[in-house]
Amino acid sequence: MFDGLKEKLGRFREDVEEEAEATESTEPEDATEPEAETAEAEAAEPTVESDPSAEPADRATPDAEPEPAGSGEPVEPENAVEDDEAGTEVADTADERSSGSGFMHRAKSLATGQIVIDPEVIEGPLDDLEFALLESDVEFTVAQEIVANLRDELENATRGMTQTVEERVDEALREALLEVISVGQFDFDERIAAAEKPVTVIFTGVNGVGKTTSIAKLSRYLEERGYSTVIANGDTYRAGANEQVREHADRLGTKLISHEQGGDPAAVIYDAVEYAEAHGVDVVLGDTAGRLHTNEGLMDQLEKINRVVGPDMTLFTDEAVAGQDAVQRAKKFNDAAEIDGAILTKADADANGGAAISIAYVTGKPILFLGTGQGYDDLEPFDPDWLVDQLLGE
Ligand SMILES: Nc1nc2c(ncn2[C@@H]2O[C@H](COP(=O)(O)OP(=O)(O)OP(=O)(O)O)[C@@H](O)[C@H]2O)c(=O)[nH]1
Repeated sequence: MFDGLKEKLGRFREDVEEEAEATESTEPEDATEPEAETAEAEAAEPTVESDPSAEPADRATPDAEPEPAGSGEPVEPENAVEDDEAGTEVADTADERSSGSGFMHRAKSLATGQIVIDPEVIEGPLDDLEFALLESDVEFTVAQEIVANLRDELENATRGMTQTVEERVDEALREALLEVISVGQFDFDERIAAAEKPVTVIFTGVNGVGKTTSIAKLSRYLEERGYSTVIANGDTYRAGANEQVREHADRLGTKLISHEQGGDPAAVIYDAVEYAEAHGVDVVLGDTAGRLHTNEGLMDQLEKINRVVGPDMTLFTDEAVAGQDAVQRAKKFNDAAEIDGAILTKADADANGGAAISIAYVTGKPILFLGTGQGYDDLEPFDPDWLVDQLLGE
C-alpha cells in the first residue's frame, strides 16, 4: 500500500542527508569534525562551554550566582556565540578560513550543544520532493503545503548532538504530513456511540468506486460493535442496484429497504428511518445514486435527501486509485451536499497515496475508513498516525 510514495519520501530523506554530508565535507580540515556524534565533537564541546559567558541560557546551573551588572545577561542558545565577544572571535576566525556557511553553523553548535541544518542543503531536495508528490497524485495545494511546512521545520532547524540528520528529517516529515492528513479528524465510533438512535448515515460518490461494498462492510463493522443496522437502497436510478444490495444484505443477514427502480430516493431512506425507529434499529445506512457529479439532477437529489431525512452523517466514498480525480470529486460533492467524512476504497491497490494524503486538507473533512480488499472485513478505521508510520517506513 502506497509503496511508490513511501519510496519518494525515503528518497527525500536520503537527498537531504547526502547534501548535508557534501556541505560538511567541504569544510576545512582543521574545522571541528562535522559528525555530531563523534568523540571529537563531544570532546570539543566542553572547551567552548568552559567559557561561562558562552554557555546557553538553558544550560546555566539553576543555583548559579547572578552575573555582576555589566557582564552581560545570559543569552539565548541561538545567539550564544555571536552575542558573546569570545564567541564572535571564534566565528570570525572560522569565517576567514571557510567561505561556506557550514562552519559558522558548526561554531554556533559547539556553544549550544545543537547542530544547525544549513537552509541551502534542503532547497534542492524540497524542489524534487514537490515534484515527486505531484507525481504521486498529491493535490497541488497539498503538495505546496507539505513542502512549506517542511521548509519551516527544517530551515535553520537545530538538532541535538545525538540526533542524526535522518532523525531530524523524519521528525519534520512526520509533522508536515500529519498537519495535512489529520485535518478535521474525529473518532467515528465515538460519534456513533454518542448519537441519538437511530443514526442515519448517507453515502455519496460516483458509481463503481465501491460504495455499495463499503456500506456492506460498514454494516458488518457496526454489527461487530453491537449495533443493529438497516440498509436503504437510495440508488433508485441504476438498473440492477436493488439486486446488488440485496445480495450483500442477504449475505450479512441485514434488513434491506428498497423501492422500485425510478422511485424517490429520499422516500426510501425516510422509510428506512421509520423502520429503524419502529424496530429499535441503531443505524440506517443509506446508499444513493452515483451518476456523475456534473449531473445536476444528482445534486438536487442529495439536497432533497438532506432536507427530508436530515442525516446525522454523510460519507463521501471514492477509490484511492482514482488519485487526483477522487480529490476533485470529494471537493465537488462536499460543495453540493456537505460531507462529514470520507471512505477511501481500494487502498490495497494504490501505490501513490495522493488521495489519502489530500482529501482531508482539500475538503476540511477527514478520511474515516480505508477499504483494503473485497471482503466484508477489509475496512480499516483511518488513523493519520498509522498512515504516516506506513509512509515513513516505521
Ligand atoms: N481491492 C478492493 N476492491 C474493492 C474495495 N471495495 C470495493 N471493491 C470492489 O470494487 C468493485 C465495485 O464495488 P461496488 O461496491 O459495486 O461499487 P459501487 O460504487 O457501489 O458501484 P455501483 O454499485 O455501480 O454504484 C467490486 O468488485 C468490489 O469488490 C476495496 O477496498 N479493495
